[in-house]
Amino acid sequence: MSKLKIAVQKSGRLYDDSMKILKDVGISIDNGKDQLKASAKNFPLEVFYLRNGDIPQYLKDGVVDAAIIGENVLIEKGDKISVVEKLGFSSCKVSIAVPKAAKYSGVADLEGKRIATSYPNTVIQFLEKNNVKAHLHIINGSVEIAPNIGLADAIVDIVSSGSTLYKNGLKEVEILLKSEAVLAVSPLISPENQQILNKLQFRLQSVLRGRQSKYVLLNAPNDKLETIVNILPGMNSPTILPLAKEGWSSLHSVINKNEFWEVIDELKKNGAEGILVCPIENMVL
Ligand SMILES: Nc1ncnc2c1ncn2[C@@H]1O[C@H](COP(=O)(O)OP(=O)(O)OP(=O)(O)O)[C@@H](O)[C@H]1O
Ligand SMILES: O=P(O)(O)OC[C@H]1O[C@H](OP(=O)(O)OP(=O)(O)O)[C@H](O)[C@@H]1O
Ligand SMILES: [Mg+2]
Repeated sequence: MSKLKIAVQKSGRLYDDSMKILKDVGISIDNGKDQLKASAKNFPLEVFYLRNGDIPQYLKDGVVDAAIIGENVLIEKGDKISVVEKLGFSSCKVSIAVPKAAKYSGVADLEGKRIATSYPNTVIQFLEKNNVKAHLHIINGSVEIAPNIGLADAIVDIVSSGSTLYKNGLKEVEILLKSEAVLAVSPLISPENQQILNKLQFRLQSVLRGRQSKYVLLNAPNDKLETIVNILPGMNSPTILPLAKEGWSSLHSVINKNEFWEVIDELKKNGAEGILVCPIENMVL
C-alpha cells in the first residue's frame, strides 16, 4: 500500500509543534528523528526529517509529497508549491530593520544601501516592486549583527518578539510578509497519495478548529437563560438541560476561545454560575 511522504524540520523552531500536531491528529510515529526517516504506526505515512531550507526543492522534485514548513521559506524558494493549510504556529514576520539612530522615512532611503539577508529573493522582489536598487549581502544566520560589524546598512530577517532586533540596536521599518507554519504539497503528488493527504488534511482541520474553540458549561436560573444566550458571542444553538435544582438549567456550547474572556463578567453579572471552560481535541464538521 502506498504511503504519503511528508517532510518536517529535523530540528529547530518548527520541530516540536510539527510533531505535536501529527500526534494530535492521532498519528504515532515509530522512530526518533535520528533515523531521518520514520513510519507512522497507524496511518499510511512516512516522515522525513529535513532542513527547513531544503524542503522546497524536495517538494519540487517530488521526493516528498507534502511538508510542514515555514511559509516564508516557500515564498523565498517555493514557486509552484501550493499551501493547502495554515497550521497556526511559528508565526513571524520577514521585515527590514535599520540601526535605531538611522534616518528612515521610506523605501527610497534604501537606494544604493547594503542589505544583509538570508532571504534574497524576497528582498529582490520587494525592491523591484518599489523601484529601488540596493546591494544584497547574503548570509545564512546571525543577520542582525551585520550593521554592527559594518557589513550592511540594513537587514531583512525574521522578526517575532522583536527582542533580537532590540538587542542589536535595530528598529523594524518595513514588514515584507507575515508567515506561519503551513502544510505544503508537491505538484508531483500521485492521485493515490493525494487521497491520503486529503484524509490527513481533514483530520488537521478538525484539530485546528478544536484549538480555536472552547466548550463552555454553565448553570443559570431559567429566567436568565435568554439574556445569557444573547451575551455569549457566536453561540449557535446551545444545549440546555434541566438541573435537579428547581428553576435552574445547565447550558452547554462551543465558542471561539478568544471571545470567551471578554464576556465572562457580563455572564456572572447576569446570574451564570459554575462556569466551566474545557479544551476541545477535535471538532469535526
Ligand atoms: N523567532 C521566531 N519566531 C517564530 N517563528 C520563527 C522564528 N524564527 C523562525 N521562525 C519560523 O520557523 C522556521 C524555522 O526556523 P529555524 O530558525 O528553526 O530554522 P531555519 O534556520 O530557518 O531552517 P533550517 O531547518 O534550514 O536550519 C522559519 O522558517 C520561520 O518560519
Ligand atoms: O524577534 P525574535 O523573537 O527575537 O526572533 C527573531 C529571531 O529568531 C530567529 O533566529 P533563531 O533564534 O531561530 O536563530 P537562527 O538564526 O540560528 O535560526 C530569526 O532569525 C531572528 O534572529
Ligand atoms: Mg532561525
